[in-house]
Amino acid sequence: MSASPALVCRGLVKRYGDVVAVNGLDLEVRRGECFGLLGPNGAGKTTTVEILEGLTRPDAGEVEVLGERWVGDGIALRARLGIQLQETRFPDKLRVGEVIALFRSFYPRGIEPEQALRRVALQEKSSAFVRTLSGGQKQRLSLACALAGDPEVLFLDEPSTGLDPASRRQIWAIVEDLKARGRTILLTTHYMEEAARLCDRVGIVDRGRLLSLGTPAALVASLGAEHVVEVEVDAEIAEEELMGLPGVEAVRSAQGALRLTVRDVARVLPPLLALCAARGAAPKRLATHHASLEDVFMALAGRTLQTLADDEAA
Ligand SMILES: Nc1ncnc2c1ncn2[C@@H]1O[C@H](COP(=O)(O)OP(=O)(O)OP(=O)(O)O)[C@@H](O)[C@H]1O
Repeated sequence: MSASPALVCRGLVKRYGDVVAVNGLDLEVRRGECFGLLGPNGAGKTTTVEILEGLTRPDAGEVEVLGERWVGDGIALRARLGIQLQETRFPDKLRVGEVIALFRSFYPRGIEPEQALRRVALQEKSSAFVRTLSGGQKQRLSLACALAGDPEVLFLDEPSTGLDPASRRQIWAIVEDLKARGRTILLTTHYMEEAARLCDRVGIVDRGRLLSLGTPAALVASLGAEHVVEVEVDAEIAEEELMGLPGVEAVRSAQGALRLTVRDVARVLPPLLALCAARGAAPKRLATHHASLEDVFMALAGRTLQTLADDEAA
């Protein structure tokens, strides 16, 4: 195995008019790891991935893929990559088996079309017309197409966005199978649960910048405490008072709720409720959860990924 990382980018910048889509990004993806670029809509994930794939030219910065740079037509390098774009349109009048055979024909080597379909559990759909597939099945077909050339590096751009929970889990199982086969995977997502489950390391991006990088566990541990208490109250409580409660590591207010990062929920709740009562602030809602990548993003960016995704969907 070569010593060079699978993917490297340094000082990457890409502008679209006044929009700085990627703003000085440095990344290194090791061979055999599943690396997640996690960030909200518009963070610059797709632009970064398209630059790494050799589909978009950066305005500044350097890129290396499997130790090589994008020069000339890049055909030899491209043959070693598998790319699943955020959205793939297939000709409706082709059958599933024909689509996969077509994609396989683009590569000098690869796996048998039936094998690619088996990997994504679509072998029984081989003679079905593409138009009859569900959204999840189409997504799995696009994954099968990315696998046709038996790639060393796979780029999966939001592979499960817009899918129902069952289809999402099917995609996760396929990615886990690819990980077990030692493939390098660069995955973009705005689902922190997906990143936490699939990725060995995660880079959190926002507004074209890398906010943090590490294993999901290390990023969560960087919060300094394992639990989050969210409380919605109808009166002001000073941050210093909340920070003075036992085991409180951080306090933030977001969307009308106070979020306390705490070491021990049982220890903090009684004095928290007593403080609310003393300030005449009856809790309208109180919830606790284990700290997650969502909380890491919140701590770094001051807003939640889920809110941003919901805003986008509205
Ligand atoms: N071809 C383009 N022309 C103009 N602006 C673009 C273009 N592509 C991307 N952008 C802008 O660059 C920014 C980053 O977009 P990008 O698609 O890379 O983000 P993203 O993190 O992948 O978001 P999403 O999750 O919505 O795909 C956005 O503000 C977007 O509007």
